[in-house]
Amino acid sequence: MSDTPLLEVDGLTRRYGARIGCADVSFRLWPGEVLAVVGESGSGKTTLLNTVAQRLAPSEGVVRYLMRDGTVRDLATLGEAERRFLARTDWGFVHQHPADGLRMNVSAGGNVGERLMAVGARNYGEIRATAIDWLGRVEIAADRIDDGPRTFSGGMRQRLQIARNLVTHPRLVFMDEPTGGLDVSVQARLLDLLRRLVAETGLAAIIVTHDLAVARLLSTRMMVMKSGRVVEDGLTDRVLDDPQHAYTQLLVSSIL
Ligand SMILES: Nc1ncnc2c1ncn2[C@@H]1O[C@H](COP(=O)(O)OP(=O)(O)OP(=O)(O)O)[C@@H](O)[C@H]1O
Repeated sequence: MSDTPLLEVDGLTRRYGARIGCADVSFRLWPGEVLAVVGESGSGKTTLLNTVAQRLAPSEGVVRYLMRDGTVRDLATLGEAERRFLARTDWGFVHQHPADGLRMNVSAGGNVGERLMAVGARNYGEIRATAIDWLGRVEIAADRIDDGPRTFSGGMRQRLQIARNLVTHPRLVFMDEPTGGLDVSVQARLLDLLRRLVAETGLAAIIVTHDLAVARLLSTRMMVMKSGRVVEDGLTDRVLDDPQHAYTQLLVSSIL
């Protein structure tokens, strides 16, 4: 294991006017680690995710990232082009609603191939072959490659969004309620798939979820948020089996 964290977050705060989105959040994420961020609606999970992922500007605090070249950069110092390049090559972002992360008027193969082209792939045959391979990995039949996401079910769209994000082998993927809004049986299959892909690719991930079962299944470590603040963090099994904070105890007991 590397002795440098992939991501270092210190004192991260995001306000919306006078309202707190998230406040004074600090954590380390190591290469290959999956961190779940849990908490009830409005606790600041999405705000934290978007602020770490540079989709929202922080009000205070620092996010440092271990770049592929081995340097550690304060992300606030990246230029816009550098930030976009990082988000396209080294990061993925899986939205709760696939329509927010897919190009709905482009074929399934195009959705995956476009990402490869963004990182420099030019050979049409190779791009198509890689797209077919990734569609297979997310259990979408090769004969759907020319169909658009509009003709897909919700679960298929989400799997396509995952393929689009993972095809370029990012080192870090942000996921906002990746199984939210899906039927329970579809959720279970998607969770299984995500768990397998995370294990196979060794990527690090931050997963926002209000569902403790999702955290249990996918994450090694978790942070519990309440009113924008982290009230407890630790290894997922420890937090869920032996919650220390009264709020975590309430969350855990409410699902038993
Ligand atoms: N664009 C915004 N403008 C103003 N306030 C916002 C905005 N987005 C979020 N907030 C506020 O920030 C706080 C945290 O919201 P956030 O969406 O991050 O929570 P969450 O835990 O992700 O909730 P949910 O699970 O419902 O998505 C809430 O008080 C919310 O009202």
